[in-house]
Amino acid sequence: MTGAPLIELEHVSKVFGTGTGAVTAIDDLSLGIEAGQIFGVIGYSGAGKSTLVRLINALEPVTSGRVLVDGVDLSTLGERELRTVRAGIGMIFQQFNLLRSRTVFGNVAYPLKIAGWAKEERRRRVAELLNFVGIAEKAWSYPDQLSGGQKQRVGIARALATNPKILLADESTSALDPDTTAEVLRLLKRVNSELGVTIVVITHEMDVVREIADRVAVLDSGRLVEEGTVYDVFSAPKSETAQRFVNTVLRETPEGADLRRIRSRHGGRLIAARVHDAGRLGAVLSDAVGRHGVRFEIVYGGITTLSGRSFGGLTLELIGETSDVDALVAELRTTTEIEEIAA
Ligand SMILES: Nc1ncnc2c1ncn2[C@@H]1O[C@H](COP(=O)(O)OP(=O)(O)OP(=O)(O)O)[C@@H](O)[C@H]1O
Repeated sequence: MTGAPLIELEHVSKVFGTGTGAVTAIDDLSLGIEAGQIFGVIGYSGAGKSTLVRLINALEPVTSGRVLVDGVDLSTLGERELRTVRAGIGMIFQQFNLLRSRTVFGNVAYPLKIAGWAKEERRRRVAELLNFVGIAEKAWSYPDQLSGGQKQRVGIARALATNPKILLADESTSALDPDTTAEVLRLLKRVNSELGVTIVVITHEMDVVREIADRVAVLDSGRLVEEGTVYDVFSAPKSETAQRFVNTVLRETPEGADLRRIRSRHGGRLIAARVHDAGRLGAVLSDAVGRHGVRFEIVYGGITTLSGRSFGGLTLELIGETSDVDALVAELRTTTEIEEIAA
């Protein structure tokens, strides 16, 4: 166990407005983010993600509770000290927020200028950053001449300019196409592994969390509904919200029209098997099927990977003598989570 988390929220609430117009954006939320992690925060629109970001980088005060960054309670700090905390936290945004009137070089140099770096040091640092994010050849281009992915690379270089320990990425790939998203996520992984920056990734996309995060917190109406390793949360989601996110990448068991369509074509016994290790389920199935003389057909579902491990669900039609099918299901149950799909 490492020491205290780098970012810690203790029973944090944030209420905007008063009386009947009051909105609770964050509701009694406690969370710890360890140094060196890539931590995902996922939630639907209005869940409180952006508010959480603004509390962590001290742009908004909490209504109650405490936010600690590197062990320091932000509410105890004056404006001058808060500026120092903010300087240690880089931010990247969905709309990149680049200065259109400045070149790529000028955008990345900007925070260094504000921080009082000398001209020659600035030049050297910007060159180093542009090399790191792979956009050195665009140093003298203007933002409008860049693609979305290139703009976000500039945003990342700018956010890292003053060597922050923490990078907050607020929907940083939501404006990008899937290929460009993958590129930017790869870059963020390098920022984490090569520079040791702790990254908080705020998103409404399960794919982003799945691709990059070590741990994930699921927010719903300002409350933390689930938190854990990405594999644990998404391979066995407990909350309805987490389950809905899983369903965006994978449908495990058929419902509604899908179920009716399957039923109309498959008269045999239907079971859904939860997959945690595809290789093993395959081996168990083929072995058991051979011994019990039961045929099977995969009629629904899918398997994907999370943190390098497989997970998902398959709906199988089992065809054979009732007693043989019963014996096969009983045997499968000893190693696999099985759900009967009602006729
Ligand atoms: N400055 C504000 N004044 C009043 N209400 C606010 C303010 N900021 C946020 N809220 C409200 O707090 C709730 C959470 O908003 P927030 O923007 O944090 O959610 P979000 O998860 O980031 O959503 P989105 O992805 O749509 O930005 C919403 O109901 C929002 O209307």
